[in-house]
Amino acid sequence: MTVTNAPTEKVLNINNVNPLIKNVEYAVRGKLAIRAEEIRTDLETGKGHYGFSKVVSCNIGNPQQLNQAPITFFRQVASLCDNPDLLKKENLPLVSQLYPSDSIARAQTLLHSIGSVGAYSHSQGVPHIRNTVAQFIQERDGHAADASHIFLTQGASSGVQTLLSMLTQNSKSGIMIPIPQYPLYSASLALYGATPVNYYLDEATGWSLDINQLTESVTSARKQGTDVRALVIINPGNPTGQCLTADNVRDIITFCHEQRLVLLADEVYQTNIYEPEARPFVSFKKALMDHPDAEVREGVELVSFHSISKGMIGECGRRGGYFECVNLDSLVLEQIYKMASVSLCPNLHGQILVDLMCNPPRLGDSSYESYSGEIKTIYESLVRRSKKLEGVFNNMEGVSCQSAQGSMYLFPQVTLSDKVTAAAEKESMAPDAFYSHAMLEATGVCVVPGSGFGQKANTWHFRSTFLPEEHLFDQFCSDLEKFHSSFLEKYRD
Ligand SMILES: Cc1ncc(COP(=O)(O)O)c(CN[C@@H]2CONC2=O)c1O
Repeated sequence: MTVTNAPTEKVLNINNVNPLIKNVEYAVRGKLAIRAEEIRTDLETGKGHYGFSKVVSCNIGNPQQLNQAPITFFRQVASLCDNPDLLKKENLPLVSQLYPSDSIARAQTLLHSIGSVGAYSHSQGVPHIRNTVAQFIQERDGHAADASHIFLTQGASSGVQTLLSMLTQNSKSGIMIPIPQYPLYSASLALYGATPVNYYLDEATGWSLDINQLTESVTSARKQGTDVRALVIINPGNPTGQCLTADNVRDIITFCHEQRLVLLADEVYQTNIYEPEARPFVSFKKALMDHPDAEVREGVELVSFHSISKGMIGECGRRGGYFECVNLDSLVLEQIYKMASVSLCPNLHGQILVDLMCNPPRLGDSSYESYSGEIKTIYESLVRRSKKLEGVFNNMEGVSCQSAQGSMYLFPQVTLSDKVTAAAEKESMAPDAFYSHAMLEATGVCVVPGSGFGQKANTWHFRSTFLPEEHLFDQFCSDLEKFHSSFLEKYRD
């Protein structure tokens, strides 16, 4: 006998889709971003009437969407790898007029190890590129890295999700995440059915992380029967931009040893460091290897994540990244490899960019001058824009904004009136979502409400990147100031 649903009902419908998926929320591309895309389409097709001519996507750290130029050397190598005919002997005289010698040499080296970018690679990533990453880590930290414990990934996202799923034995499995946090973590924990164990960053002290807060959080969760197994640290922070001190990093490692927690160190913004003297980036790998206690050095299980999407590179669309495992059980590493093999391999374009990120032109290479000049130009502009937007936010009535020590975002706190709260309730929105929607409709600027990252009760925030192009930045800031003033007037108690 064949069973059929009533003709009107779909076999797969919202009532029988995986309930864990329905619990997932990812505000960075949530309702506001969807509305922003609708407006963008309207503007492109001449529909609707808006007081602005374009949408400015400040909801996502996507530099090249806002016309940040790709790094020339990286694209030269990538394009040669994609079209190996250009490297044939008979073509080199012509190609050498367009491509610097070091880009040709790098493409030849990469293709020698890859074969074709159209072929599946090793599931952990091309061994040659993993050796490049190991060398990069060694040079950065002064401690060896084992290439067989490095996995190249489809952006850091897929690596993070691999580890979070590994750590989820059942719904009692608890993973400590910062509040505010980048919602890849809360979304993935919801998807796997794990328990998020929140620890709060302190806004008043520049979003600092207090070990006592970590202790309170893990103790309370364990008392409630949660099997807390790991601690997520995002350093530099997203959305908060804080960069941890060396002492803080060391103390966190000690904490993980004492509390028997796997340490997941999300370090994708490790080169987005805007106060390098006061707050230099210290990797958790370096701090672990430098830890004074051998038991800690050899015991704490650390996984560190990196990505080609951030820094001065911003090659988000190529989906490249890696994670390095330290002190993980060999049988667990086999399970991680098995899961990597299910997806066959990370894409080769992303892998090539990981190689270039970790081994860029060096002093003496023909592209070193141009490469370092491009990096410097982008870096200095990011610093200027972060400071300018921070100043604009802090000059707004009822807004306070911590500086961005790192990353690509500012996360100002905004005081909203009772009228706003009432109006937001009518729209079934959080007050900061209501404010952010009004900003989008008035200016075309799309940000992410603080409620999408988590925040202390009765505080409201929004997150904006400081990525709009510098020659448009004054207008961008002026639009925000005008919107904010008129919004406050409209909803003044
Ligand atoms: C802290 C953090 N970890 C991991 C990722 C994932 O990066 P990839 O998968 O691209 O390597 C992001 C992306 N940042 C998101 C995307 O843009 N804005 C954000 O908040 C991130 O901010």
